[in-house]
Amino acid sequence: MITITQDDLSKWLEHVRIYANNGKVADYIPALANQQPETNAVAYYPLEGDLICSGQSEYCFTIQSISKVITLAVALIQHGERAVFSRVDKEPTSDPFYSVAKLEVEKPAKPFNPMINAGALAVTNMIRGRNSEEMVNEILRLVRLLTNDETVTYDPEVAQSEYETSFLNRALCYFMKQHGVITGSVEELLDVYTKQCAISMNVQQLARMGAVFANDGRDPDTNEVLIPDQVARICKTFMVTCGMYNESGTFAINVGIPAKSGVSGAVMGILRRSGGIAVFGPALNAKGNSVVGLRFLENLAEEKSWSIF
Ligand SMILES: NC(=O)CC[C@H](N)C(=O)O
Repeated sequence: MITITQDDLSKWLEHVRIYANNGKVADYIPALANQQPETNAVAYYPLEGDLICSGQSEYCFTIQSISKVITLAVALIQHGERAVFSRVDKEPTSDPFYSVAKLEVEKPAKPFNPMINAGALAVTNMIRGRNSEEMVNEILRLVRLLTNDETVTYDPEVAQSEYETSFLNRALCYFMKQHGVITGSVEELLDVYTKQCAISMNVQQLARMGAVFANDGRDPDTNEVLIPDQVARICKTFMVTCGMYNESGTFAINVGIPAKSGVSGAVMGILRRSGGIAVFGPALNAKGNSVVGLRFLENLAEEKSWSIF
């Protein structure tokens, strides 16, 4: 059982905030370019005890790639492992999350894993629903359970902004559609995908989502099963091998916990049997990970000996 105090959060956030100067806010999604690099926040949702936070912990951001973990859980719950892993593989790549390159390596266009964009798009394509609205609602349903907040929804402005500029994601979809890895309307799929990426919340809610995974899929307050433990285990394993994009190996050595980042600058980390931690800082390094988020987690992990390895 790891103990983290309010002082730990404040001390390390104060210590690492300056690193925002070393990063750059994502601007390939126009609506994300408005984020202020100096914004930062952290929250810890322990399985025992009260939520603690520091920084701008009410500030809402979009979860971006962190949504890939949620859609993977929904697809696994709806279709099972065999069906999901017939569409997407389980192997990390050393390529950036948006890369097209590996789709030609493994025939027929099967993405390497569900944490890169190609794999996430293939997984989202599996979510049940007669139209994009129903599919988005399936995803939101789980997010609302994990955050214990019925009001959580997507930011329509960020979703629209990404939808209009998703040329690379469109290309990935059409390539996979050609090879039968995805089916149906690409525009409808991008509508769902850009909305799932634009799901908006603060670090307190993100830490609660992490706490559910830390509790092997059970609600941290009621112990009710929200995600079957086998599904939670698969999600956490992907977070270790692919959660921090092509920086996952370095993160595994320096921090050593399952974690998932998004280009908004958010990171969700899992301290198994202890709690969920969330950090936000929109300035990113070259791999697309929050510089403040990484420094914060590295420092705290070292101090508290978090590594699961
Ligand atoms: N790394 C990310 O957070 C990527 C998510 C983003 N919406 C995209 O598809 O490009």
